[in-house]
Amino acid sequence: MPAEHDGLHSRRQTTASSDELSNCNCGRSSGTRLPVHTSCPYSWIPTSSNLAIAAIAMSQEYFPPMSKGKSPARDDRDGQAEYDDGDDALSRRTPKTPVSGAANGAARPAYMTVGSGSTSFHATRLQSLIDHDSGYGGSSIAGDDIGSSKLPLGSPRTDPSLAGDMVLPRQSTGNPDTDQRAHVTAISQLWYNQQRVALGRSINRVIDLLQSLQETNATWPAHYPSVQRPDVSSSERHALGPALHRTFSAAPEPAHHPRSLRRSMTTAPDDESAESSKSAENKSVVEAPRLFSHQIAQEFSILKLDLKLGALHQSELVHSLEKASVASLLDGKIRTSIKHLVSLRERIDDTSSKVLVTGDLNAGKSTFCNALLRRKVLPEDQQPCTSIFCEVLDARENGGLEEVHAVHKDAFYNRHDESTYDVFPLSKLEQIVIDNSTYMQCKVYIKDVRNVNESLLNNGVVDIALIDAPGLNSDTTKTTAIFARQEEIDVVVFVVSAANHFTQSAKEFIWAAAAEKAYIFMVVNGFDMIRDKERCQKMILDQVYGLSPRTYKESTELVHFVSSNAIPMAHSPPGGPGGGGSSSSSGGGGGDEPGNDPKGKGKEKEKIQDFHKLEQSLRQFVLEKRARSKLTPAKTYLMNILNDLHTLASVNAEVAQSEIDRVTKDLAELEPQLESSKKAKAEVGDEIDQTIEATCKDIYDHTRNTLNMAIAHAGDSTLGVRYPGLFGVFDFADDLKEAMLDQISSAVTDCEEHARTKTVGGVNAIKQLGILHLGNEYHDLSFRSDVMFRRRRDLLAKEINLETEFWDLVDWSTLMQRQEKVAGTGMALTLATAVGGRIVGGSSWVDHAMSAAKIVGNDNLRKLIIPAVAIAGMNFPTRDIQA
Ligand SMILES: Nc1nc2c(ncn2[C@@H]2O[C@H](COP(=O)(O)OP(=O)(O)OP(=O)(O)O)[C@@H](O)[C@H]2O)c(=O)[nH]1
Repeated sequence: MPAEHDGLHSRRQTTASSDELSNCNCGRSSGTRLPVHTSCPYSWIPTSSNLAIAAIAMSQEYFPPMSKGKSPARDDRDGQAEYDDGDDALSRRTPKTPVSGAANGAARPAYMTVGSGSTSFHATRLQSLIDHDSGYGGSSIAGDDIGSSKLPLGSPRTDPSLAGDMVLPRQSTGNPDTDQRAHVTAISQLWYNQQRVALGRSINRVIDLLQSLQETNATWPAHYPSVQRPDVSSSERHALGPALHRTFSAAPEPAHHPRSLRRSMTTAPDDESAESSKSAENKSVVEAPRLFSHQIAQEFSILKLDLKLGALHQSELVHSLEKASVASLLDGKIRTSIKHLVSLRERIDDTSSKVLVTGDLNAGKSTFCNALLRRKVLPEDQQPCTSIFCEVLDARENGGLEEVHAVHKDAFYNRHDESTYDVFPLSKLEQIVIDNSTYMQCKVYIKDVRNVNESLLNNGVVDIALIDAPGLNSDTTKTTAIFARQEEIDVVVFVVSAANHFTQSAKEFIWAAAAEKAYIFMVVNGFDMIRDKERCQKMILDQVYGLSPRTYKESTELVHFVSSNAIPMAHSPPGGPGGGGSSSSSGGGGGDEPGNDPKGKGKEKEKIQDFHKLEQSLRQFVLEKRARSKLTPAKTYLMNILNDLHTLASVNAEVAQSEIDRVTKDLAELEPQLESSKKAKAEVGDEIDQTIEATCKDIYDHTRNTLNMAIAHAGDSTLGVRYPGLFGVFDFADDLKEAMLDQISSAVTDCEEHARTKTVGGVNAIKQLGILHLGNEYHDLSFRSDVMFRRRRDLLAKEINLETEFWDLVDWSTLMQRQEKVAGTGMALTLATAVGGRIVGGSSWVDHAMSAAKIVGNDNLRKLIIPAVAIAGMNFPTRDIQA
């Protein structure tokens, strides 16, 4: 046995049998159950005192031993949700060690078991209320049962961080029963605070989660599942089964990237564009990834998109919407949910609880409230007097000042804003409550005269505000029912006169309230007036059964027969309402000193005990109701939203996975295609290059040869130009030039034509290659052969502007050749000879002269022959030159 257990275990032996040992929930040891370990939340309790043992025994009440069977209202998930709190301090203090038995399986705080464990009434119920909101039913919470676990005097120390706002009773009242109850309540509060803190953290985390979903949804719209009746063939429909199949609301993206991969709907019949390859496009719709759960749309509760439009089914509507619209609808839902979570967090952080006291006219509501407060605060009268709602609060909430804030009609009460109310002393309350023409409600701040162990308002556990409502009648029943329905009203206490039973108004109110509050705390007042008490009890309980069966079921705790006027009152502070004194002014006995009559004394004691029992039940009920009314809605909401998120995440993960699978498959199919395409592309590129090269070369060669030939032979004939004689030589030269240029120009045109033909051939060859390799996806080349050489640049290039000059008549090349032959002869003479010879030489020289046009413009050469001009007159035989 580990040393850590030894001490307590041996001590425990003094109070528990060996059978009881098996009740230990510690879970630290497998064979022998050990009562406590160092990480138990209550291991701080002084181990040397009996108090510790008893306190631990009570703590065990809140986590029932598994040997007694799992609470029907618990499940493993809940335990996990509440305690699997990651790295927070609370979960470190609250060990995740599983409780005994696989039946639970969830991480549960383990506590030492002392005693039989059979008295886990409060805790089990509280736990199950929180866990499952299963109602108030279960084992009795009778005070007698509480008493079975004898708690020694003294008070346990507590970890303040866990206790939160809890104030544990610090001193013994001298009454073991009272002390024990106080500790039970304190531990209930400790448990409540743990749950509250854990729940608060969970809410924060869920808010973070929702915010990140919101961000993701804005950039990457989530798939929202919906149910759609698909247009599938009957065979397919048969295959799908009768159920609707799940599809996704995301609409196809615009086809601006026809061949790019994209996110797609997974089942939309017209979603072929979503496929990323030809093969995918060819697939039938049925082959596309599908999710067949027809339940899915029903699975959403909080994130369900409520769409109502014409006759369209909601799910069809979702499907018909564009992805962006669905995303924005979802965004709205998320935003609302975050807002609601924030308000839930505020609500669970609010430690106050409101108790509405209502009932028939003159049933004794005010007297009952005063009895709870042990002080005459609210006006009591034989005739109906309370006509407004009086909320009694602890004066600490008003800076310790006792006063009345009469709230203006239609004003929203704000203690820090005096324009919303009028301030009166407590003594004026009597006047205020009888007139409902000016005020509808008032806040009564009073100092509680009772100590923390007894006080209802300042009880160290729950900050309770008592609301004394106007007596029910045909006018007020509806108003009070509405008031009772308010969220902050945790408990409704219904005061009924023992003598009058339930009136019609009472019945109507209870029926109305039952819709909101499953349980109503019943106070049958004026029981002292009843002679045949048993008969009265039976009759009232029968009526309760008819009005609220659930309340009847818990009547031991919820229906109390008391005499409120029998409760002794404390002295009122000076200036306070009512008189001081030790007993109610309304008579009926009461007080601790009922006289010398021993029978009367016994009766009075009985009345006080009955009322005391009522108070204990009420405190417990308030606490339980508070847990129910505050923690349960938050927990239920969290479970729902998490469930929705889980569904949404699963759907999106499923969609993403199916898309990944499909795309991976597509890629695998595409890879070889890509490789062969790359190869083909390289081959085609080479072929195209070769075609271009060959075409260009052919055109170039042809053009060059043709033009060379044309130029070279331009002067081979007179080209049909008639020589007009020597005096028309310039005209002749001009005409000849034009003719020669025309001939060259026509050669150029021929070349162009040839180039065009060849280019068309080349382009066609390239087109053929494209069609061959790309098939239908080949986009025709935009080529127009008719516009070739039509551009201005080309036209300009063809214009040759040559002026015919005198020197054009000189065949300079022939001259130069001649000069080379006549070595040693002077240049000038040679030139002159040549020129002279040409001029006088007859028509044959013209050919040479014209061919010399090639060097026209060579100024330098011209300059060389200037001296020879002077000799021009000398007539050299032109034949020589010709030679
Ligand atoms: N005998 C007896 N009289 C009681 C008891 N409780 C209240 N009364 C008397 O019943 C009368 C009405 O009491 P209230 O407390 O004013 O009744 P109420 O329900 O607040 O009245 P409204 O709010 O004005 O309808 C007073 O005279 C009380 O003294 C009781 O338990 N026994």
